[in-house]
Amino acid sequence: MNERALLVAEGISHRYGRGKWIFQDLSLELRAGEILAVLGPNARGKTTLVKCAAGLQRPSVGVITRRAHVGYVPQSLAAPSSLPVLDMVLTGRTRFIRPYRSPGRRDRIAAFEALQRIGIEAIAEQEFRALSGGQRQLVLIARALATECGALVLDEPASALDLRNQAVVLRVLRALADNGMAIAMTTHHPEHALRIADSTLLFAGSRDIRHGPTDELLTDESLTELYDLPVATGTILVRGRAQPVVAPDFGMKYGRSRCTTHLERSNP
Ligand SMILES: Nc1ncnc2c1ncn2[C@@H]1O[C@H](COP(=O)(O)OP(=O)(O)OP(=O)(O)O)[C@@H](O)[C@H]1O
Repeated sequence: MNERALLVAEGISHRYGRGKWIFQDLSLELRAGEILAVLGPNARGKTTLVKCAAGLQRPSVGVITRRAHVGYVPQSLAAPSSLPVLDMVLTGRTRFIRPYRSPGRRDRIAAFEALQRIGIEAIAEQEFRALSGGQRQLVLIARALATECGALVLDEPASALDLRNQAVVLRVLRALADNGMAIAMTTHHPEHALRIADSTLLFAGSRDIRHGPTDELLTDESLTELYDLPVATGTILVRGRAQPVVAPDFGMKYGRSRCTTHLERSNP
């Protein structure tokens, strides 16, 4: 076991009840400073895996060792709370608050700083359940940050976010990892994985789960096979800065002929 490994899965398999195996015999280490992206088609087991990693679900077989407090960001909440946003984020401080005590000044500061980090302190007083889906997603990320976790597990953290907030969240996650946090996130955006993830776990099938450096694993061939759809990857210059692009062929003609941008193939 690597000494920087904060989350270690050894030979884990899972199935619900006596149903089919979702994944089998998976071993993985997530190290301090590393971002792991978990990619795959719908219903392959990504959420199940991150719930196991966060300790919310016990794998049917195998062991997960956590060497740090693990923060968890769900896709959404089934029963959204009527609490104000700041109080919602304060629930992330529970592990620092003694039984029957109220959150203290330090907890309030930590919760407010978590909101600031995500850039949503302006909605601190609003009722959580009255927020939009994207705003709720940002609050759930802030709540996880308020836990002062050493490892963070996020389930599709950018699925409801506009482009600007996707950038905010990706930048925050990369900065947290650069400061030593271990991060795992599921995503349906391969380009998000290419931007920030050091390594990727591809759920091709229950017995075919591939793990490797993101830029080696996410190729035209592997994504085309994974999604059963032609996919091309490349880089594009936006204001002189190279950005990864992942272009699926949706099988429809693109009506307007606007292809004026030079696309540099990253996988020639
Ligand atoms: N509580 C449960 N009981 C029984 N089956 C479940 C349960 N939760 C998930 N499943 C099944 O496990 C499989 C994997 O589900 P999971 O949510 O982990 O997939 P996913 O890859 O995260 O999907 P998506 O990309 O659509 O979010 C699916 O077939 C799902 O129906």
